[in-house]
Parts: sequence; structure tokens; C-alpha cells
Amino acid sequence: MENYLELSWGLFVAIFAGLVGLKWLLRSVNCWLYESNLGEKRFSLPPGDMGWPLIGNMWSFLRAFKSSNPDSFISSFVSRFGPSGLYKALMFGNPSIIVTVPEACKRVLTDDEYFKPGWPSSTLKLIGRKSFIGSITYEEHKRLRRLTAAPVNGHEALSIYVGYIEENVKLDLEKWAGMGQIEFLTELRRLTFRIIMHIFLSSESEQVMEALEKEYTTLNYGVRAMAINLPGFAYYKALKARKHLVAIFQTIVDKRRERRTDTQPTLKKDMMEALLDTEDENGRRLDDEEIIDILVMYLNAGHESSGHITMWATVFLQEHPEVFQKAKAEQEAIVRNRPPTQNGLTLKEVRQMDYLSKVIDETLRVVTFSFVVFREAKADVNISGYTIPKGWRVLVWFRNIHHDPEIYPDPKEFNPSRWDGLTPKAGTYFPFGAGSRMCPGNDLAKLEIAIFLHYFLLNYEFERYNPGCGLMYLPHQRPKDNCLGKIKRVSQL
Ligand code: HEM
Repeated sequence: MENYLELSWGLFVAIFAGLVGLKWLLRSVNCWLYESNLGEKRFSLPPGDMGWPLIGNMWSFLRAFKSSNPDSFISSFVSRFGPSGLYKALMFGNPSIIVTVPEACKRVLTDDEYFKPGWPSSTLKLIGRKSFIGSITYEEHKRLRRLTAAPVNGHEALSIYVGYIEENVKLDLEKWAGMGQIEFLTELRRLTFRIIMHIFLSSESEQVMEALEKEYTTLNYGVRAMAINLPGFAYYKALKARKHLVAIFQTIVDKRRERRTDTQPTLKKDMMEALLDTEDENGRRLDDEEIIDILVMYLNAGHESSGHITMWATVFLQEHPEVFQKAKAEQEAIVRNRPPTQNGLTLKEVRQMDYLSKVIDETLRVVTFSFVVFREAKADVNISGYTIPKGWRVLVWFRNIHHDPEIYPDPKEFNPSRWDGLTPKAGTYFPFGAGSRMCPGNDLAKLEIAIFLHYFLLNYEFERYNPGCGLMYLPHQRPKDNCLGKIKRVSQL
């Protein structure tokens, strides 16, 4: 009997030791694969762990972002490896350095000599290799960015869209108030999509727009999913959606090119016409693929984000009656002080919305729509004493900065008054990124959100059907029910 017990105990210890050894072996595979060729440099890599063979740290990333605590992903690095602010990992199939502190994030975003876009190849396949995040040169990016950003940047340039945005916001709010139950996020996506379509393509028919917007929603769900190209998976569906989008845009480009060779009167000057017109210094024009990839990228970036942030700002306002009242009073004062002959909002009035702009800034911070952006090191680079090897990806983790209690006390709390007299220190507030890749649509987004909230606050309220509904964090933070609820008209201002 004693012998039997000893044998079982021995077996147990051997199995346990074997499992520990196997785990160590498996956890070391990626280090050998990606670090052994770095020579001495591997000793100055940031701390971290490269996860499991093939999948790297994706399992823990997805587990955290599909739970109710996405921040547990970064916290697990901090608790295991200390507050170094830079951690090595294997993310989206690439050896990567995750950067979570202000100074280092700012450096990565603003240093074009050492860093270029480094989005996962799965994302590139969805957004397009000729888009800004693809393989275009630094100079080409600069040129196309200048061309496309000018019409959507700066309040003066935007003044021509105020009337269109206003008209659509008013019509939609009234329509929703008569609809009863709506998926608020879905409706807002449609609204912001119509606006960006107007700017880029002077609008298409309502059916084309709805079809396009649906494809975009599917495309987006694949952006941060595992890149599994098999039926049933989000990434597979997203690739199909891209194909449909490209086909629709190709038809639109063909029609525009045809129209230009015809004697038909020239169309209104929208962004599409600007893209068709543009020539580089050698007289080269953009080909169809380039135009289509720019459209896929801009129309996606230009409506998902504004739709989500408008929804969250409305929800936060409803959840905080004192903030709602203060924001409403500001909007009422704007209407009261305007000359009786004036019809509708002016840009000057939008600029006077001091409290509302704090509501928007705070929403952008709490939600952090783009919780991470991707870069690639063009050469070995040293940051805070650590080496980022050439070719490694850098994940700039904005979410961690916006939710750092040392920078924003009580960070989960929605508190617009925290912005009273506060100018964020460099590197601590990145809702639109920074440097040469900073969002070109930031002014347009803020304008859309402000116009929506102006009319909402004056005349409406929103009642959620499932206020306690759980949240999804991928690809972006949203309620699982897409914010099911009811818009109610409460006054006639
Ligand atoms: C609340 C709304 C928005 C948020 C939070 C947001 C956020 C961002 C962020 C963080 C970046 C930087 C990405 C990086 O560093 O790699 C970015 C880039 C970009 N955004 Fe936005 N964005 C918003 C609205 C818009 C709108 C309305 C447009 C279209 C007019 C737009 C078009 C773009 C484009 C084209 C880029 C790529 C820029 C480049 O690579 O040069 N965004 N956005």
C-alpha cells in the first residue's frame, strides 16, 4: 500500500513537473523565434511576455476585451512586469511593443523619422493597401492628406456643411420621435454616414446609402477580430463586405469618369471630383484603386466614430441630469440671444458652446473610440532606455492614458467639469491622435456632435430600454443592444 502511494505521488509530481516544463517551453517559443536574432539588443527590450506559439497574446487580449473589464489586459502587464510603460508582446501576428505612458506615446506618434504606420495586415486587407494606412509613400500621404483634409478641417472650411448637417439632424430627430423603439446607435450611424457621403460624393440615393452603411458595419466588426478567413467568422464576413463596397464604389467612379468625358454639365465640386482632378508633380493622376481605397477609408473613419461618440454623449447627458440641465441652459441661452431674423445655427454660436465642448471632450476621453493605434519602427530606436527593434510593431495604447487615475482622478466618472481651466499636459489627451497622422476629421466630428446635441438638448429626451445592458468593446465601445430606446419630444424651441 505504502509503495503504491509513493508511486502515485511520484507520478503526480512527474506529471506536474512535465506540465510546468511544457508550459515554460511553449511560452518560450516566441521569445526564441523573435528575440534570438536580435543579439545584444534583446537584453534591452522592454519587459513583457510573448504569449503562446502562433496566437501570442491575442487570447488574453480578446478575453479581456470581451469581458466587462478590457483594462485587465494592460493591468496584467503592469502587475507582472511593473510600471515600465513599455511592454513586449506578440499582437496580431507581429512582435510588438505596447506603449502605455504619455511621454513615450507622444514620441512614437510625432517621430516620423523612426516610425511609420504599422497596422496589422488583416486590417490593411479590409481598409485597402492604397489607403493612408497602407503602403503609400510618406510624400504621397502628405500630398493626399493635404488635398482631402482641407475641405473637412478648420471651422471656416466647414461652414458650408452646417446647413446640411442641421437640416438632417432636425429631420432625423423628428422622425425618430415618431418611431417609438429605435436602435439609437444604428440610426446615428446612418445620419453620420449621410453627412460624410454628402461631403465626398454629394450623396447617393437613400437605398445606395443604406446598403453601403450596412456593409461598413460588417467591415468594422472584422477590423479587430481574429483574422480567420473561414465562413461564419467576423473577418470572413468583413472581407466580403469590402468586396461589395469596392464594387459599389467602382460603379460610382466609372459613372463619374464617364460623365467627365461627356458634354454633361460638371457636377458639384465634392471630394470625389477633387480626387479625380488631382495630379502629382509629374502630372500623374490617381487610378481607380487609389481613389476607391481612399473612399473606403474616409467614409469608414468619417461616420463610425462620430456616430458612436454622439450616442455616448447623449447617453451620458441623460445619465447625469445636472450636466443635462447645465448643457441645456447653455443652448437655450444661445437661441435666446440670437437676432429674431436669424434662422438656424451659426459657426460663431457653435464656438460659444463652452460647456458643451467640455461634454464632448469628456465623452471622447471616457470612451476613447480609438483605444489603440499601430506603428512600425523603421530602424532600431531607444525610448526610455528600452530598445524597439526595427520592424517591430508599436501599439500606442491611448485608453490607458485616458483612464490613468494619476492624470484624470476618478477616470471612469463622466465629469465635464474636470475640464474647467484644464489644458491637458502634452501626451495626456489623444482622442484624435497626434503628429502627421492626427485625425483630419476632428473639426468635422466635433461640429456634427455639437449640432446634434444642440437640437437634442433643446427639444428632446432619450429613454433607454435596457439601461443596464452590457457593453461590447470590440471593435469599439457600445451597448450590446446598440442602445435600444425611445426619443421623446419634450418642447418646441
Ligand atoms: C469622434 C470622431 C473621431 C475620432 C474619435 C477619430 C479618431 C481618430 C484617430 C485617433 C486617428 C489617428 C490614427 C493614427 O494615429 O493612426 C484618426 C485618423 C483618421 N481619421 Fe479620424 N476620428 C474621428 C472622426 C473622423 C472623421 C469625421 C473623419 C472624416 C472626415 C475621420 C477621418 C480620419 C482619417 C482619414 C484618418 C487617417 C489619417 C492619416 O493616416 O493621415 N475621422 N481618427
